[in-house]
Amino acid sequence: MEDGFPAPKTFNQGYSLTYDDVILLPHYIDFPTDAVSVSTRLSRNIPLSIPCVASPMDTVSEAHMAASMAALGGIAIVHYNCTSSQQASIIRSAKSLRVPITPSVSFASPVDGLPAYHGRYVFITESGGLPSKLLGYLSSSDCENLKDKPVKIFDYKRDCKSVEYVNWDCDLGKIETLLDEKDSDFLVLERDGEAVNVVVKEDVERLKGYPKLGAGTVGADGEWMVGAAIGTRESDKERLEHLVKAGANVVVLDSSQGNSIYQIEMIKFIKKTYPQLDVIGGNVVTMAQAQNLIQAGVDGLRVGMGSGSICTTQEVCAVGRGQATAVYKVSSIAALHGVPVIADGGISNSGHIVKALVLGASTVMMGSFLAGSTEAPGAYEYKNGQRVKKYRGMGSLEAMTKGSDQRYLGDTAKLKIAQGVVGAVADKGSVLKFIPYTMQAVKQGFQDLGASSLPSAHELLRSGTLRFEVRTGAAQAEGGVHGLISYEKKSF
Ligand SMILES: NC(=O)C1=CN([C@@H]2O[C@H](COP(=O)(O)OP(=O)(O)OC[C@H]3O[C@@H](n4cnc5c(N)ncnc54)[C@H](O)[C@@H]3O)[C@@H](O)[C@H]2O)C=CC1
Ligand SMILES: O=c1[nH]c(=O)c2[nH+]cn([C@@H]3O[C@H](COP(=O)(O)O)[C@@H](O)[C@H]3O)c2[nH]1
Ligand SMILES: [K+]
Repeated sequence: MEDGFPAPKTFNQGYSLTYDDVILLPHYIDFPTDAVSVSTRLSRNIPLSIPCVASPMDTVSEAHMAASMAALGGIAIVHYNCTSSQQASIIRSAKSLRVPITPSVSFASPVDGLPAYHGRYVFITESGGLPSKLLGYLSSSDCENLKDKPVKIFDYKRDCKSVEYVNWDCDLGKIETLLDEKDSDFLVLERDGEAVNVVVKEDVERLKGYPKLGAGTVGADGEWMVGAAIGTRESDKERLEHLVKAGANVVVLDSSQGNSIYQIEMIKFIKKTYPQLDVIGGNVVTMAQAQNLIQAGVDGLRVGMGSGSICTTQEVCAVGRGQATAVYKVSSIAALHGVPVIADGGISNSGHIVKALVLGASTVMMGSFLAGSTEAPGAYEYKNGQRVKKYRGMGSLEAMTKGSDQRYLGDTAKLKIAQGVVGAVADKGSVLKFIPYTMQAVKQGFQDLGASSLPSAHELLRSGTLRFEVRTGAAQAEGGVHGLISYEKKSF
C-alpha cells in the first residue's frame, strides 16, 4: 500500500517545483525537540552549528551581520559591490566585533550634516563609519537643538575626553560591569588605535534579553569566521589576495550561472594558489552544472537561479528552476562526492528551511529573510507608516551602477540589463533574537519527520522513508490561514 511519493518520484515528473508546491508527510517521533541537532557544514571544511548563511548582498552582509551570524553559529558572506580594500576592511571589522552588538546609534564623517535618522548618539569618525578614529559625538538632545539648521555637526560635537575606551575582545559581562563602574551610558571598543564598536547601556540590556547564544563559528585564529564573495574576472584574483590577508575563511564565486569557463578556471586557480581555502561555486540548478564544478574542485555548491525574492532572472532570461527541484537534483549528485549544498534564495519562513534541508541542502542562504534586521546595512526608513529597510538585488540597475559596472559594462556587453529589483522589507528586529526562534521551529519540523539531525534527514530522504506530495492550489490555500475576517500573525 503506497502512501505519498518518495523524492525521486516526486521530482521526476517534468515539473519545476518549489517549496510551497510540496508538502512533507509526517513520520514517527521517538525523541524530544531538544534532541534535534541542526549542526552542519557550509563547505567541506567549515562546520557550522546552525544551517544559516547571510547572502553576499550589499543590503544584507557587512560587518555587523557577519559578526552576529557567526555568534549564532552560522556565517555571512560579505558582498563585493565595493573596492577590495573596503571589502577587506568589512571582514577585519566583523572579526573585531567579539560581542556582536549592533549599536542603535549613527555615524557621520567630519564634513557631514545632521543625519536624517539618528539614534541615541551620532558619533563622528574620520571615515564616517567603523572601524575608524573617533573624533567626537553628539547626544540625541544635541541633535534636537540642531534640527532644521543647515550645520556641519563637527562644529557642534562634544569631544572625546570623557569617553571610556576598552579593548575590543572584552566580553559582555565585563562591558556591563565597566558601564556600571564608570557610570557611563556608553563605551567605545578599540583595536589597534581605532574604534571598532560603540556599546550603549540599553543595547547591552537588549542583548541580555535575547536567547542564549550557543557555539559560535570561530576559526583557528580564535576570531569569527567570515566568508567573502568575489567574481570571476582577472581583477578578482588581486581582490582575493586582499581578502585572504584580511582573514576571509571561505570564498564564494558569485554568479547567477556558475557553469562557465570563467568560473572553472577561477576554481582551479584558487585551489592551486590557496589550497587551504574552501571555494564555493555556483549558482547551479542542474546535475550537469554541478558535475562540472565538482570536477573542477569546489568544496561547496550554491543552488538557485531566479528563486530569490528580488530576482527577475527567470523573466528576463527564461532560465532557472523551481527551487525545491533544483535543491533536490543538485544535492543528489553533490552527496555522492561529499560536497555540501547551500539552498540559496526563496526562503521566507521556517517551513521553507525545513524543506530545503530535508531535500538535501546542508545550509540555506537568505537575503530578504535577514534584510529587515538591525544587523543589515543601512538605516530604517518609514514607508506608509511602516518601519522598513531597503533591500535590493545585486543585479538591479541601482546596485550595478554602484560598484559592479565593470562586471556589466565589461569587455563585451555594452548594454546594461537588470536582473533584479530595488525594494524594502519590514523591520524584523535583531537576528540574535529571531534566528534562534526560527531554528526552534526547524527543530520541531525535523521532529515531526523523525529526523534528529541533518544527516539523519538526508538518510530518510535517500532511503525513500520520507514521503512527499505535491499540493494543489486549494491544498496550499488550506495550509495557510483562511476563512478569518482578520487575524494577527505572531510567531514568537
Ligand atoms: N541566483 C540568482 O538567480 C541570480 C543572482 N544574481 C546576483 O547578481 C549578481 C551578478 O550576477 P551575474 O550577472 O551572474 O554575475 P557574473 O559576474 O557571473 O556575470 C556577469 C557577466 O560577466 C561575464 N563574465 C564573468 N567572468 C568573466 C570573465 N573572466 N571574462 C569575461 N566575461 C566574464 C559573465 O559571463 C556575465 O555575462 C551576483 O551577485 C549574483 O548572485 C543575479 C541574477 C540571478
Ligand atoms: O535574479 C537575481 N537578481 C538579482 O539582482 C539578485 N541579487 C541577489 N540574487 C539572488 O537572490 C538571493 C536572495 O534571495 P532571497 O531574498 O529570496 O533570500 C541571493 O542570495 C542571490 O542568489 C539575485 N537574483
Ligand atoms: K524571483
